[in-house]
Amino acid sequence: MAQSLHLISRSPSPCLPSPKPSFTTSRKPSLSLRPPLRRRISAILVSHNGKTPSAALETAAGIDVDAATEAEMKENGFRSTRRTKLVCTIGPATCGEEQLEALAVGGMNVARLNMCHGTHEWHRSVIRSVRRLNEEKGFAVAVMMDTEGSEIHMGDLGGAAPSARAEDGEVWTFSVRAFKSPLPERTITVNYDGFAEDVKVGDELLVDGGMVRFEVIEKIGPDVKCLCTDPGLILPRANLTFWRDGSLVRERNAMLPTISSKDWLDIDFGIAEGVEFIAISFVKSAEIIPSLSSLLAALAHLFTEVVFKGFSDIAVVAKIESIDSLKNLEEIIRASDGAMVARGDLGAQIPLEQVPATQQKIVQLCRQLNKPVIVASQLLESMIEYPTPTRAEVADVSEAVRQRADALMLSGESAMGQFPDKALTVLRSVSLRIEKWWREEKRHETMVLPDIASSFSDSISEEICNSAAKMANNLEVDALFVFTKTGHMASLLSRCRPDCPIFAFTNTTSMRRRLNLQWGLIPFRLTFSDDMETNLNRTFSLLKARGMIKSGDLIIAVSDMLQSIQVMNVP
Ligand SMILES: Nc1ncnc2c1ncn2[C@@H]1O[C@H](COP(=O)(O)OP(=O)(O)OP(=O)(O)O)[C@@H](O)[C@H]1O
Ligand SMILES: CC(=O)C(=O)O
Ligand SMILES: [K+]
Ligand SMILES: [Mg+2]
Repeated sequence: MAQSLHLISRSPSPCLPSPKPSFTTSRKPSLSLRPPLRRRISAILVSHNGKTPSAALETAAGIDVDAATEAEMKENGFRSTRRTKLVCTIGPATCGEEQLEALAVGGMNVARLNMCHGTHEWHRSVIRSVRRLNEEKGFAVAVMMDTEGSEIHMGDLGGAAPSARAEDGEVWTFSVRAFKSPLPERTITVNYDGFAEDVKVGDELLVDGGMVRFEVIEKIGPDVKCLCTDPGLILPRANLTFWRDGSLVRERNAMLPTISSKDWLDIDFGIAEGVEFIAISFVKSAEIIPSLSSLLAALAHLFTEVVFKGFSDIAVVAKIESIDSLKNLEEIIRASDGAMVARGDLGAQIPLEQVPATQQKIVQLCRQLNKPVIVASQLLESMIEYPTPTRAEVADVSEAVRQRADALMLSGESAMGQFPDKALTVLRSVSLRIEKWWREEKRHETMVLPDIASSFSDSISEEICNSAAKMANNLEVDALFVFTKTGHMASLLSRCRPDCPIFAFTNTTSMRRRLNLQWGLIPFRLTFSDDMETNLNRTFSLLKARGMIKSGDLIIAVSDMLQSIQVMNVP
């Protein structure tokens, strides 16, 4: 019944850069078709809950599948599982354990914490609640920490007021002075000392990319008097940009460090709390990323030695939101583990009409370079206040899904909106609908995926995944199975955006959660046996017992360990 194709690699050429953490052994190239063995030795599917392997083994009696995914699979049918991943920003509206659980049940794959807001204690309590829910309720929600960055922004508004309203014609003072709370009336503090020197009378000052607009009318020492020209709501710590003669003034921003001293403290905190992703705000160029990544890798190594086995590196996500990043886009994406189209600030730094094309370009480039990409900000902005989205918002969400971004993100909608669960439901149902429509109508664009491998072994993996995805579409298989230690082959399959879902079995807790950001991947944790047949059979019986697959389903299995492709019916 089963057919397998094994591509056995030779050792990588010494002059090529060493591959990513690799599974290659030195063997002669050969191509063989062999019938499957049906032995059953125990491969153990274990929980993703972050326990040590020995603790995890105790919970290995069954298969720990993400409870929310399992429910979605049963509700929508196997082939219709949602492919687009969902990220929710956690804030006052969703920081309680009950609210977090509701989001996890509703399909949140990644919880984002914005370090612009809240204290470490607050963030720690959210992270621990997410971990506890994962452990107790069987979710696999990853945590993403998002740095503040050092672009110019306002301080807190002081006092109890969560926001303030600026009216047309009012004069407000923007100041770098430190005030005692509450602030004097119509006063806003600014986070960088050179502010009063840098602005000129006549400059236009935009709060949050234009939600409120001022004109600079007078400078008095550290205070800058501004006339409100476009009234609106001012939220604490909102970003500020200033424009002169129609251009963004950026001299000072270019000198600000991408990772400020506060960000480093936050990153230390994120590492200590074991977050899966660190998103770096206002990345300008690629240089900063490798130094951060190597620090994270070194720390991961240390953790592996002293804390527990199976801790993998923290992934670095570059937020594309600064005008400078667009000049260095490809290098930045290459250097990172993923990217975010942070349309909020991006739209304050480039003309708004350029944002859609820029989004499309970033999404495409990320897919070509095999990096997960998140489309973020204002997807359902009106749902902060209303229980239903505007039609235009639904169209925007649809477009991001159609572009086949890996993930969509909620910001204020989930952090401080009135309808976080409803907003998540909209993302989920629109994603499902568009994905289905596109599959049924076979509307997928054929994107040319360039070779990205940097070693012979990686080339083999890439060829295997490209072929497996193509075979899966042509044979209309029910699922792709990938057994992957580094996650690399899972991401290569995801990159092909095949028609069927991808079951990704990996052997560490953190890698499993990390895979949860990638399009179409349904990650499981499995303690691998060296024997593929064992892994397959064990997986089949456990998934069958959970009703997630059934006898006769056609699957294609690939593996990093054997570099093989097998086509088979579930026995
Ligand atoms: N941890 C938090 N505590 C309090 N309010 C929060 C928190 N996280 C988010 N918010 C609220 O939700 C709004 C939207 O969140 P979002 O993460 O998009 O932040 P932002 O401040 O707009 O900036 P950016 O996303 O560019 O860092 C914020 O402006 C803030 O009012
Ligand atoms: C998400 C974010 O940082 C932005 O849109 O600006
Ligand atoms: K941020
Ligand atoms: Mg931003």
